Amino acid sequence: MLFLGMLKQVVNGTAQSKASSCRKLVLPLQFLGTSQHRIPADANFHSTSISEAEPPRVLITGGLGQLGVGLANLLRKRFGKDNVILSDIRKPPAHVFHSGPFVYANILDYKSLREIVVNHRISWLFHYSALLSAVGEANVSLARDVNITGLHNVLDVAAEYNVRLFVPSTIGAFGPTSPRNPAPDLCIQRPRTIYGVSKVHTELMGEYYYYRYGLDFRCLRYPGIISADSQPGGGTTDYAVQIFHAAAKNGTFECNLEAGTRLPMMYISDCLRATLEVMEAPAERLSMRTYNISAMSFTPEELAQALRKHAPDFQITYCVDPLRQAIAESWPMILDDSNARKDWGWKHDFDLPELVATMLNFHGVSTRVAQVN
Ligand SMILES: NC(=O)C1=CN([C@@H]2O[C@H](COP(=O)(O)OP(=O)(O)OC[C@H]3O[C@@H](n4cnc5c(N)ncnc54)[C@H](O)[C@@H]3O)[C@@H](O)[C@H]2O)C=CC1
Ligand SMILES: CC(=O)[C@H](N)C(=O)O
Repeated sequence: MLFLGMLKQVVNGTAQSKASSCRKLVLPLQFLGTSQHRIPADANFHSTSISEAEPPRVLITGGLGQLGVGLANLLRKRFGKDNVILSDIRKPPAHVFHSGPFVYANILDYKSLREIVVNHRISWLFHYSALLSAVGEANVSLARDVNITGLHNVLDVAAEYNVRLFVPSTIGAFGPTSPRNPAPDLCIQRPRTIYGVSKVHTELMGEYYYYRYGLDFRCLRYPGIISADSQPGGGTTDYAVQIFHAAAKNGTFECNLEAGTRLPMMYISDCLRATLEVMEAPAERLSMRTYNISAMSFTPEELAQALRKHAPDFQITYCVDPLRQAIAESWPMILDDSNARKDWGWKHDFDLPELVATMLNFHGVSTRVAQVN
């Protein structure tokens, strides 16, 4: 009966305020159903108290992908170079290795994750390791390991050591039965990729750990992210990055999605700023653990048209990849991010024209905006 009563509190969200003032027990710990090495009975008791004035000690997992190095740069500017540790299982290029602390961290190795968190006194963790939508379908079993088992390790370490945890979700967490135009924060989510399934699992597990253990879990559903100085890692939205490289190199691009495929997209600096802003947001401003964020939505044809305003000779052709096309058609065309805007003041800076000008400028394309009659 006691258990049922407490469970009702958790389900209704009424245990939340108690959890924040007294983190120890939301539910009796013997009701834990997680695996053997996870969340010892003294979960959250290992942490030393870190004064609010002290900058966080940050770990980024999967930091050598498209987004991690940019995030490290942003966080190092804010919190100091030595307070931000980049990690991955890949070997860092020299310029990354010399730009600040880097460690090897395989998220499938629970013990070594704990060691890193303890030895470096980590208080914030940005968990970026993942296999993205297209590569995930090419290797489902590895995607399951990295995106689900790896997540479990990260959640448990974060809960045990009282670490504030950010894990990105994605437009890929929606599926063909979700509303597509726009997709709200809360709706049916039945994705058909292992990537999407693992990200719905992430959202739910993070929220569960928040209510169950008081874990400070924060999550944003990123659109497709467009970056100039880093390559995408094997997703469905990769074309929107590759098109700029192609425009700079030879003025033509073969697109693997159909001309009219509309997807939500965002420039990387907006994405990383949103990530920092939601991590810094006072807890009382967050009414949810997972928020949509949005900036722009376009089709390949619209992107090509925007490019042609600067490079009139640019040409796009289409050779559709059926796997990526099917994935794209199951994703939202537009995200509704009104809750992020209302709760913690999210606002994007880059729309399509600014994105195109910035990307072409980075790639050194001599651009000229076409004269409009
Ligand atoms: N780039 C995008 O457009 C979007 C990204 N996201 C999310 O943002 C996060 C970062 O994305 P990207 O940088 O684009 O991904 P990415 O695919 O470029 O990089 C992922 C990194 O994870 C690492 N990794 C793989 N297995 C690992 C393991 N066992 N242990 C530690 N690291 C491992 C890889 O070496 C790689 O450097 C991911 O969680 C992704 O789902 C969400 C939506 C859009
Ligand atoms: C939108 C994403 O999550 C990623 N870029 C992908 O296309 O898989």
